[in-house]
Amino acid sequence: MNTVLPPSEVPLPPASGAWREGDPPGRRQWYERDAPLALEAGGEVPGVRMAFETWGRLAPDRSNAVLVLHALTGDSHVAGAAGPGHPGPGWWDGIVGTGRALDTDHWFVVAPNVLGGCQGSTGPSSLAPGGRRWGSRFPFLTQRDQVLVEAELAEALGIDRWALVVGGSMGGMRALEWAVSYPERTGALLLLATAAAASAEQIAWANIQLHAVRGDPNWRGGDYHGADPGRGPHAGLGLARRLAHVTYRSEPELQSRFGRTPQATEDPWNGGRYQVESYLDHHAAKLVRRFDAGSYVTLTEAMNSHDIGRGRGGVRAALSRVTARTLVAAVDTDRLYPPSQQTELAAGIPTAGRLRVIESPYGHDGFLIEVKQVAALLTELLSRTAT
Ligand SMILES: CC(=O)SCCNC(=O)CCNC(=O)[C@H](O)C(C)(C)COP(=O)(O)OP(=O)(O)OC[C@H]1O[C@@H](n2cnc3c(N)ncnc32)[C@H](O)[C@@H]1OP(=O)(O)O
Ligand SMILES: N[C@@H](CCO)C(=O)O
Repeated sequence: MNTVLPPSEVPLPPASGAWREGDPPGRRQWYERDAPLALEAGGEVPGVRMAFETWGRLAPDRSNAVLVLHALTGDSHVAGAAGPGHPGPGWWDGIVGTGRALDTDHWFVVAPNVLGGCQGSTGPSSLAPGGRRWGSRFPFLTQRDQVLVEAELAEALGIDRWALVVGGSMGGMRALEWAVSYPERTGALLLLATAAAASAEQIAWANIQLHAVRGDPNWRGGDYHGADPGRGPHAGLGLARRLAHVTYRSEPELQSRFGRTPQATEDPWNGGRYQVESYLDHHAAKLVRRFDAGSYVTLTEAMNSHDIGRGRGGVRAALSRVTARTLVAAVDTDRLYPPSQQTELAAGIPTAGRLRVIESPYGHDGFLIEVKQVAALLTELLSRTAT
């Protein structure tokens, strides 16, 4: 029988090398699947576990459950107040909590770590049957595989219908998959800075990042996990993050914030760095400390696979299946997921209404940073949602 382990019985997440150091065990729970998971692309994953966190209480009639889906390098730790010993602030603290748009005095908020990730859910750094880490043997995943396990988690929690499913970027891809695969289980839907299908340019940016990781000699074909933790493909992952981070921000922001200013006392003409270079170095180092390169590759390929219309008669036919009350929002300066993609979503989803635009200098990351505007969208959507 598939089970949800209560917090008191939760073992520590699998050690996955240097990127886990300093990450204290949280009050995460796990969903465990008994049978191997058969994958859309073929193959299977035995022993699937999905880490998740919850906030608030499920109402007796189970009508107040909200599913929050994280982006590429996010995790289940949406908000900080999950309990004693928890690892610090969450990535959407301004949205989830008492008195916030997702008020946890009213809503029961659930956030899983995506399948293929490295923050407690089964992924390339997890132990495979036989005791070695999956590494290169970890199979190709799609967003639909990931959503299938999320749907099982919902069943295990006794949630037959979400009042709301919300996600941005990669999380928005999964939120859309929810609304198309399980319309009867998705009451409302908020899609932020996401797309109906990964575009040629998004696949192109991803391609360069995949080459950066796999080109690192310490990648070892994906089987670096058993090696000295200090010798993972950190340079390659850092390079991928630098590139990705530029796509997450806007050109005017970088220019107005950093311009041509050298970093502190450094001299760019003598081996020193400009401020913007130091900024990218910082974000690269931060990711390398907390994220597994194998998961980065697996999740990036899963994002590339995203096409809501695959096997459903195309994008328009798939979008027409959505019955959830929907809001679609673009960030006006997003150069990675340009507003044309959200225009397509808003036009194609029958219940979506007009496209909403988040005004922000920050580009794609606006969906993480512009908390007030995202909160207003949630409040509007939830005020229309019967509970
Ligand atoms: C859904 C999810 O993805 S959740 C996971 C969280 N997301 C991420 O980590 C994505 C990557 N990070 C980001 O995109 C952003 O940091 C966000 C969205 C989380 C926050 O954006 P902002 O508040 O605008 O932060 P910003 O991009 O300016 O980064 C601030 C950091 O840069 C550092 N920094 C700023 N200027 C410099 C510089 N010249 N040299 C070195 N570091 C610098 C700051 O000290 C700060 O460090 P800290 O984060 O360790 O405290
Ligand atoms: N900052 C986000 C961008 C991708 O949406 C992340 O790292 O997940």
